[in-house]
Amino acid sequence: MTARLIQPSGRGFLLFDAHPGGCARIVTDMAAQVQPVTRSGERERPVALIIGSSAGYGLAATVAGIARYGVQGVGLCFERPPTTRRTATAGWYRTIATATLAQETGSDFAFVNGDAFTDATKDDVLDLVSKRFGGIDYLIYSVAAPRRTDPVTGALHQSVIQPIGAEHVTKTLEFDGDGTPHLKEIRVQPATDAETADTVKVMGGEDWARWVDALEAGGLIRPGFTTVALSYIGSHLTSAIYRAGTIGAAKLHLERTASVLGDRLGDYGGRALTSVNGAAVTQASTAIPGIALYVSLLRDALGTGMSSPLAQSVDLWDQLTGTAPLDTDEQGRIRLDRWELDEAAQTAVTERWEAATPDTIGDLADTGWFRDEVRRLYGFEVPGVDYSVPCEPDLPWPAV
Ligand SMILES: NC(=O)c1ccc[n+]([C@@H]2O[C@H](COP(=O)([O-])OP(=O)(O)OC[C@H]3O[C@@H](n4cnc5c(N)ncnc54)[C@H](O)[C@@H]3O)[C@@H](O)[C@H]2O)c1
Repeated sequence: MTARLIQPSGRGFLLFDAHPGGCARIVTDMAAQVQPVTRSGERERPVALIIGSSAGYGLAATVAGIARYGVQGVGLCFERPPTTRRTATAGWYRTIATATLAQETGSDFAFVNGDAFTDATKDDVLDLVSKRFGGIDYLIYSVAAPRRTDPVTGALHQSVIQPIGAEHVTKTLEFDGDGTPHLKEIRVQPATDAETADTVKVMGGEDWARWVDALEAGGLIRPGFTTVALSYIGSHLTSAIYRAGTIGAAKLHLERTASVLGDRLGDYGGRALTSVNGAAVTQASTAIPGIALYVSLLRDALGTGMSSPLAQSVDLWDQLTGTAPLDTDEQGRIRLDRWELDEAAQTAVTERWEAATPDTIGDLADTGWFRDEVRRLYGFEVPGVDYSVPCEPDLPWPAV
């Protein structure tokens, strides 16, 4: 491919192409917001394995770890390379920029593109960790995936985002071709037991535990090892579709897995935790019915009081490294979502949700911000990027 103009086009919240320059700029802008912490007396940079490092919370954890604590290690994600017709996925370009950031800041960071659920990827990553670092201090598990093949049975499991037990009727936000927001009502049928079980197979704690098993079997767990998997609780407005639905069942499994792993890792002086993060606009979250509306109303209510994935990830690293005390709830989960579940925030968003009609939606929800955030997931609408300049999409994956 040669340099060409790359414009946003697509269907709904899914765009066909990503802008390499915009994706790179997002990473450098994130890094520029992070204040480095120099820890005296520390001989070596901490080693982290971050699974889901190219997007959303995993990307934020990677950038925050590198920029704040000079973390080194391996990032794993699953991205599509450029083809003759299409650019690569946005995470491909963000990974190139993250690798450059690591290099510029002296962090030895390798990025692997592969399916985290397979044994072959685990073998490759662990081999890399073993040869390059000899062990791991932190494993951050931030995968959001639609399907998983169980490596033991070979069965393919598809996750669904549905309520459990009863049909759910919810308001939802859609945008037409010219970006005009429309408030609609949709009905989502309840999942079958098999669909719920499949969702738990994909998004529950099984694969996280397999990573810990593999690290343990490879002798790669360092003293004081900490692993964190990301979870979500959210508002009563979204609970039927999220926390009380199929994904919520998977999150419950993930949280139970943390306690099983935690007991085992205690032998190494290690910890397994979940971190409950706040709502954010990501590729994974925009697929959830009603979340676009909820997040747009939340933004209107809180403005920049919404804590970004980057800010939450800085908090997470501060807590994991002991720079700040762990902020956990009675179930031992790290809570980075307190700003979202704050009573005043929930009252404000509930009032807006209830008042929202097709006529009032423009006044109650920050739909312009939401639409731009979706475009930024693909590297568009990034301030400072000149989209009238041709851009080369055929960029290689960073050398490992
Ligand atoms: N977005 C939110 O509002 C929110 C809130 C709280 C918690 N979380 C949790 O954060 C985690 C990450 O979600 P996100 O919203 O950041 O998602 P995302 O879609 O932005 O990123 C998903 C990441 O997973 C990687 N990935 C997907 N399938 C993979 C596979 N098979 N192998 C390796 N990597 C794979 C992708 O490459 C990407 O890096 C999830 O556990 C999610 O539930 C999200």
